[in-house]
Amino acid sequence: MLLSIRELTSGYGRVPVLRGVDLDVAEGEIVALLGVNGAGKSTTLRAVSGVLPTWSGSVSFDGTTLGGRTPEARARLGLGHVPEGRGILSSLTVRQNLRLGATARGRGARDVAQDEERLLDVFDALRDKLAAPAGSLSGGQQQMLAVARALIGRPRLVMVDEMSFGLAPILVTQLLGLVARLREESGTAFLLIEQNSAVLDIADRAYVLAGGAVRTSGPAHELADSENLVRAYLG
Ligand SMILES: Nc1ncnc2c1ncn2[C@@H]1O[C@H](COP(=O)(O)OP(=O)(O)OP(=O)(O)O)[C@@H](O)[C@H]1O
Repeated sequence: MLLSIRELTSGYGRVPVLRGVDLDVAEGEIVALLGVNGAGKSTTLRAVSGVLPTWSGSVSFDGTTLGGRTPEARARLGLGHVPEGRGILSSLTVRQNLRLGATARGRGARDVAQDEERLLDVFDALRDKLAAPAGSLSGGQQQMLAVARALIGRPRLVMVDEMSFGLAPILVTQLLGLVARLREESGTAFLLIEQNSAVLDIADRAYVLAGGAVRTSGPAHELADSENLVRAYLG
């Protein structure tokens, strides 16, 4: 298993949020993590990326236990994270933003140029905008930039926090298509946090989180067919 989360508890200060989360992502798999506002989805990603500490339980990545490692060390192991709000620096250019992803992973200039070319083939809306300030991009383009940046350095797993947030349905469909294509072409695994059930169209499996624990999980198409579930746990 690429990512294994077992009985994970974590929270903010002394306030517990995660109350024993169990979740797996296999090599090359697209996994959706669903749940309403406040369910603990972002907190799960923060605990996996190392922004929040593991209180108890374990997180392992490709057999390596992550507890106690810094976010930078986790990124070097091949774990990418697109945080809530995208983390785009609006006064820097699109290219500078892309290259920030490389610095985090200690990639050489030549590898970075290759990665960049490969990603611009997929996110071709960004190609003409490389010299433009990232703040001038549309919401959909900024989201593409955030995802592309996390993919520089060829991480094995990228976790994306609410990729569809604030985007028109047609853009959501387009972005999900690009993620599916990236997985196809490069074998990158994705853990996608969503409140939007459209993610089930491209996910292999899905988990539903509520109150800081997994309530149900299964093949994405089975969850998509369960109308009650979608109504109860999604916006
Ligand atoms: N920085 C923080 N400090 C303190 N409490 C927080 C912080 N961030 C989130 N929480 C609390 O943790 C709980 C879970 O929040 P989390 O952001 O993980 O939920 P979520 O499922 O990602 O939903 P959302 O879509 O609102 O981000 C909520 O009760 C929230 O108030």
